[in-house]
Amino acid sequence: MANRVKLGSIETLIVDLPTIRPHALAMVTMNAQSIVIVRIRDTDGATGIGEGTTIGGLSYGEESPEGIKLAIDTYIAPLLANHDLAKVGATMADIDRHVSGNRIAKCAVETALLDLMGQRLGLPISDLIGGGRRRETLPVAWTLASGNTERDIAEAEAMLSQCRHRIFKLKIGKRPVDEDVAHVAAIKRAIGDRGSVRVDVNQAWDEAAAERGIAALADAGCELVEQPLPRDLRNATVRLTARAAIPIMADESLHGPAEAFDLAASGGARAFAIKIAQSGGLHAAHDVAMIGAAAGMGLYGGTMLEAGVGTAASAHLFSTLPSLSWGTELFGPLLLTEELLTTSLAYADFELAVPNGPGLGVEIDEDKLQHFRRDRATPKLHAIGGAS
Ligand SMILES: O=C(O)C[C@H]1C=CC(=O)O1
Ligand SMILES: [Mn+2]
Repeated sequence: MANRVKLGSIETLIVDLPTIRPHALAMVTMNAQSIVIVRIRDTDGATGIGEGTTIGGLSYGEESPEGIKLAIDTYIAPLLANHDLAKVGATMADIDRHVSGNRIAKCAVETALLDLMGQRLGLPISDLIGGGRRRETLPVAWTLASGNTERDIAEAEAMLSQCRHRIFKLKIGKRPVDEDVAHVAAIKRAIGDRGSVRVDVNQAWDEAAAERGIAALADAGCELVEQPLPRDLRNATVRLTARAAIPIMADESLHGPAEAFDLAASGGARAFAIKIAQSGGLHAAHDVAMIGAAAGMGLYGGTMLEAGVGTAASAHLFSTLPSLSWGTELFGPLLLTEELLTTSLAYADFELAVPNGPGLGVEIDEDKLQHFRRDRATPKLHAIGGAS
């Protein structure tokens, strides 16, 4: 039997990176992204990295960057010391027994464990989960969310001419429904058949607004509506899904396999945004996708606007899925002014290449990490006290 893989050390860092422009969602306008990097070293000297990322502090979901770090440092790290880290499933099941919720923190840790095992075995993570890798590249959407119609059209034109994106997700829900519909219609008119236009309302509508808005969006050529209603309005979402002329995609209402099953059984969606963070890890996200696929949902590879590590982890999982009829939105690193990886992920011909090396197949740029870590400016105690 192989030797146990034992925990050597674990560290977590919050890293704040600016965005290339304000990114306006219904609930928050982002000017920066805060990501939590976790590094797990085993006693043989191998290292695995993971990322836990949410959007806009506590405005998008129930975990914040600070809470993700605290959950890992205080509650998850001590549990890892008791485990054979090669047994990722058993380790994560034990973490689930002792830590409720905190899915993004769990996702970061599971990613680091899978990266560690991939490094040790010389295999990409995509070969360690599901039935293995089924595709080498993934279609990637871009989100138009500058808050300005003309600027969004110019951005879409640039993406089309660079062959970087031809799927566009428009963030709406902040303005009155008619203004939002006019905004979407103008962008769809400008793009025409050169691209697909979808919207994400991020829970901002009520049922009546959604019914009116979705009908008008369908007339304007919009193909899909993501999370039109608040996540808790399940009955209303079922009614809306049955009536809507275009598919409704579940995002914020989809936290792991149990919610996937409820949505599938009740008819609360026709498409699933699969997110490794929101699901609680790659294996949980795989289960969400399998439940969705069994129920006939269109699958979409979603993002929490992760930087390179989380985006690579998502890409490995999505590459194993049987179908991805709505593509993916793994553009997170492209929204940031800074690259945290030594080699950027490769985007070409409207697709992202799934990394090929062992584990995640990506490496963190240590200088960048040290430069952008949030605690870098912490004054040293000896300087304050004057001691050497
Ligand atoms: O889907 C979300 O709600 C979150 C995220 C994904 C793309 C984007 O711009 O925001
Ligand atoms: Mn969404």
